[in-house]
Amino acid sequence: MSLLFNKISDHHSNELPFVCFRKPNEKTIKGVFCQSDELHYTKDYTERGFVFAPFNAEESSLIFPYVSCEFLEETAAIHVEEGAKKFEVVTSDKAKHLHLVERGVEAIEEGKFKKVVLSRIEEVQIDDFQLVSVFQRMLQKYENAFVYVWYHPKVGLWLGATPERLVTLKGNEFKTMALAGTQSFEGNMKPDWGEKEQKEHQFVVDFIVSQIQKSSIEDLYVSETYTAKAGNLLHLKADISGKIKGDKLQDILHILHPTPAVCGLPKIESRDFILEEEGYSRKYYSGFLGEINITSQTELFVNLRCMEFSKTLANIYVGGGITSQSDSEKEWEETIAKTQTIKSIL
Ligand SMILES: C=C(O[C@@H]1C=C(C(=O)O)C=C[C@H]1O)C(=O)O
Repeated sequence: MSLLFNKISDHHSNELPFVCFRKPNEKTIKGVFCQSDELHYTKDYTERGFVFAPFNAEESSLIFPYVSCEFLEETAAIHVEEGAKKFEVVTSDKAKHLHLVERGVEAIEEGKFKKVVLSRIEEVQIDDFQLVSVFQRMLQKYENAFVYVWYHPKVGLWLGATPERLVTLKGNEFKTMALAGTQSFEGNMKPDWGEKEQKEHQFVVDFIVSQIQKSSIEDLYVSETYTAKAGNLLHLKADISGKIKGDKLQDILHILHPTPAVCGLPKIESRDFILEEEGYSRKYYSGFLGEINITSQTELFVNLRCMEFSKTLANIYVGGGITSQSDSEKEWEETIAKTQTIKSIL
C-alpha cells in the first residue's frame, strides 16, 4: 500500500481526524491529517482549511484548519478489484418514502412551495469493512466526481463521490452549476428528458440566477442545458459563471446554500418541510465540503452520493426532487438507482 493509503489506515485506527480527496478529472489525491481530535468550526469562512458543512445552514460548519495539519499528495494509478458485495439491506422503508413523496406533492398542490427535495437513509450491513479498499474503489469508479473520505472521531466517518459543484472561486472568477433531473444511463448520452425533469432543473437555474442578481457578481454567464453522466446516472446540467466584485465567500454561501437541487423552492418553506417531515437528520448529506481560501482559491462541492459508516453499518443517503408532476413510485425507483451507484463500491 502507498504512503498516503497507509496514513489513512493509521490515522483512522489512532482515532485522529483526516480528510483525503480527489477533485473531478484530476489525478492527484490529497490527504490532510490533523494532529489532535479537537473540534473546530468556521467563524466566517475566512479561515484556510477543509470545510465540512451540514445541510441545515443554521448549524455550524466544521473545519480542519490548515495551520495545524499535515499534508500528503499522491498521483498513484489505482487498480483494485470490484466490491465483494457481501451486504444486506437492513432498513429501506418503501411505504414510508412513498408516503413522504405524496405529502410533498400535496403541499405543492396546496401552494406551500414549487419544489422540494425529499430523501431517505438506507442502512446496509457490511461484513469485513476495509476503509482503504472502499475508498480506492470509489476513486477508480468515479473519475469525474469529487471523491472523498472524511473522518473525525467525535463526528463520524463519511465517504462520497459527488457530481455537484457548489462554488468555485479563483481570484475574482466565480463558478457554480445547476444539476437536477435524473435518469439511468442506458448507453445513450442524448436521451429524451421529460417535462418534469426539465422543469425541476429550470427551478435550480432560475434560483441561482436570481440569487446572483442580488449579489455584486457581474458578467453572469449561463450555459445551455446538457446531459452529464455521474456513475450509472444521467442528470441535466448547466454551468454558471461570473466575476466577483465585492462579495465574501460567506455572503455567496448564504445566498446559494442549500440550492433547490437539494432543498427546494422557495428555500425556507421547502427547508422547513424537510426538517419537519423527513423524519431523520440529514446531518452532512446535502451539505457541502471542500477547501476554502487555499492560495486565494475555494472549491466546494455538495455532499451527495455519500454514506456514513459505523463499525458494521453503512448509512446511504439518497433523495430526489419532487414537483407537482412527481409520481411516488418513480421517485422511489430514482432513490434505488442512486443507492445502487453507491453500493457498487462496497
Ligand atoms: C438529492 C440528490 O441529488 C440531487 C437531485 C437530483 C434530482 O432530483 O434529479 C439530481 C441531482 C442532485 O442535484 C441525491 O443524490 O441524493
